[in-house]
Amino acid sequence: ASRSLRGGAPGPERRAEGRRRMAEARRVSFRDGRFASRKTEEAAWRRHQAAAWLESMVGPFGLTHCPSEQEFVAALRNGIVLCKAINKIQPGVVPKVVANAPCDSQPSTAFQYFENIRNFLVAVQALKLPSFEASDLEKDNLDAGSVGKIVDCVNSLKSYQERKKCSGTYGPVKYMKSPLAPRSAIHVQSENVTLGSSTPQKCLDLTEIDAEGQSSQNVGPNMEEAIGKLQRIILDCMISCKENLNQDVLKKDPVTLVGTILSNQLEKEQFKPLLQLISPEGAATKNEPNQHIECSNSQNENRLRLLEAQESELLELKTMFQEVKVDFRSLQTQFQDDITELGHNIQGISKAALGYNQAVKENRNLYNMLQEVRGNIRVFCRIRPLMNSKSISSIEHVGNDGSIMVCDPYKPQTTRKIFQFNQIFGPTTTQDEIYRETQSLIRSVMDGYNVCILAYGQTGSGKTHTMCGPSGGLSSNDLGINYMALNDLFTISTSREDVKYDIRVQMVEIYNEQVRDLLSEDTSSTKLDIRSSSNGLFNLPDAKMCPVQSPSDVMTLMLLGEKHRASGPTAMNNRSSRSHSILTVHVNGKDISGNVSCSCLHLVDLAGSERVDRSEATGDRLKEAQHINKSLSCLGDVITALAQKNSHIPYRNSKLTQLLQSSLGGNAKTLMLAHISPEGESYVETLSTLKFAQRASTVELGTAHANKESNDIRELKEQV
Ligand SMILES: Nc1ncnc2c1ncn2[C@@H]1O[C@H](COP(=O)(O)OP(=O)(O)OP(=O)(O)O)[C@@H](O)[C@H]1O
Repeated sequence: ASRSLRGGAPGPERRAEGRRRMAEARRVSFRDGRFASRKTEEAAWRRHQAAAWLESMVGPFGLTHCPSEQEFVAALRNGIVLCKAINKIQPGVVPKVVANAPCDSQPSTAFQYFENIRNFLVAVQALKLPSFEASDLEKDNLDAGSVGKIVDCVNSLKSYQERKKCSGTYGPVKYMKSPLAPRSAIHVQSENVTLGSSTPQKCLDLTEIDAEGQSSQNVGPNMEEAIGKLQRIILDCMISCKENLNQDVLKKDPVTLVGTILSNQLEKEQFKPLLQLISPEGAATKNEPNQHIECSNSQNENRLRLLEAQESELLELKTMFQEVKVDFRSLQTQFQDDITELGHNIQGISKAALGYNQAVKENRNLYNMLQEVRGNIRVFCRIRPLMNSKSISSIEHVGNDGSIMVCDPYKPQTTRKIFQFNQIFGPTTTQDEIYRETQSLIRSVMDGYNVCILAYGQTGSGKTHTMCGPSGGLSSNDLGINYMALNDLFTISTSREDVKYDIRVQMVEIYNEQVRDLLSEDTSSTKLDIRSSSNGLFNLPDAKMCPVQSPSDVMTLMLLGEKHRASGPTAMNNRSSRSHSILTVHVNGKDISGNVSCSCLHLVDLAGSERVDRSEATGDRLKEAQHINKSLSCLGDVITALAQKNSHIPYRNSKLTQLLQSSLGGNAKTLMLAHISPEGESYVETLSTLKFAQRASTVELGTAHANKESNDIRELKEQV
């Protein structure tokens, strides 16, 4: 079958198909024909209505009951009927009407007729009614739908007049309810062209609705827009529905006709939102009470359902709220319990911490006592503040038990080193705090003990700062241990009235392995010899011994000594001490019983060890550095030998160790103040200082003895 359909001889299927197509074509042509004839009928009906109305207004003017388009136009072409009709509605709107002239008699009359038409059109436009063009009345334009426009104009005049009858006033045509309304004064001309020519049937006059409807004066712009939309939709619907209107309907009164169309169309879904907008209170549906009631019933049901749903949700929320409340209460209780427990724990910890601190303190005291009994060299360590803010500190931790942990910040992978000393002073420790810790030791000089305080450390680590003060002893502000010690000794001597003290001061330096007297006026010529005394110790008999009576005497001498001391700038320290300085305070006491005590206090500010590559020392500075390093190395040897309790202690290897022999190996109380620079760049030197100090702390000097002799023993000794 498909083959025969494609190319073979016409078969029965093909014939049936052809029949179907023909039937369809007939149906379409019938439908189109019906539609066209209905349009014609409707136009005729409207024309006849316009003619009848004109006749009722101006009286018979030679038209039949059902005039054709040509007849209708011919009767109106001179404009007399139109002008008379409009003058009836609005007297005097066309002031001068050229009348009683035979149709198309002369060209001049034709011109006057044209004046009639023109005046009529002006009047129509003034009333804001649909208009037409003067040329629409010409014979040649009859086929272009121009008759429809003339008919529309006449019918709108008719509606206008009827409205006037109803309301008693002639207002402008209400835009709101008329499909003609968009033809406002401004747009009337152009819309006549577009709407009137192409779709003349759209000019159905619905102004009746306006007469019945409420005033739209108060309607807002949104409402107006909505109504305009509604009108256009209704108009479209009406046009599409025309084909369903039978002849009987067409004969109905236009108001009834529009009412019928509207009531059919208003039921459609597409109007509902617009109707609601126009009449939110349901005015649009007031003619349909049942529907309204149904609608409000269903609305009520919906509301009820919503209310129920909300109620149940509310209940759920209430339950949830109660649950949360309970949870919250239990959490609160738990939280309070936790807090109480935490409080107990903190109390326990703080007690433990307090106990620990006390234990540490006791431990340190015991350790110090043990050191004293053993006669160990006590070691304090002082950390200078960071001088270069860009540097990283090598000090990792400082414990309050005298421990210190250091690490090379530039090689963090290397193991941390921990050292333990009698006391550690951080960078913020003041001179006073340092002195307070050394005070008891220094005071023991007044009881006949030999005391030695050694400031040790690399160059620039703060030895002179501690011993002489920030200005190196040249100013009376922020003084160092030297001055504070002597000041203290004077205080004690004046407070002990039963003992008479004689205090004398020596101040020497060891510069390039030569001992020089710092209190002599001519230091260059005073190279001192170290002599061994009868008790095997060394002393400096030729060094100037200056008696001091008051702290100001001491101050004067110290300033003199510091002035004479060798110092010079290096890359590590602007005012580097290039010598070891030894301030010796000799204290001789004699009480009223004749008992004597004889002791000395050595306050030693060692020159700093330095790496010449870092101190960039050359020439004299280099020679000084070599001597400094050599003597410090000798000191290290002595300390090591003492720590190892060797039978031979190499005191004689340097002037420094010779002079310090009684303090390092005798019965003196010795304190080493190890100074360190915290900069990471000085880590090697810091480590070396700490190791040296650690070794020194293991040196046992034996129990210190006071150098006191009773009067009897002294007399016996003198007799011997
Ligand atoms: N605790 C400190 N607080 C503030 N500044 C300090 C402190 N210790 C040292 N300084 C400063 O560091 C610099 C070097 O100090 P100082 O001259 O005392 O070092 P030093 O160990 O005596 O050096 P050198 O062995 O070369 O003589 C000085 O400018 C000094 O004022």
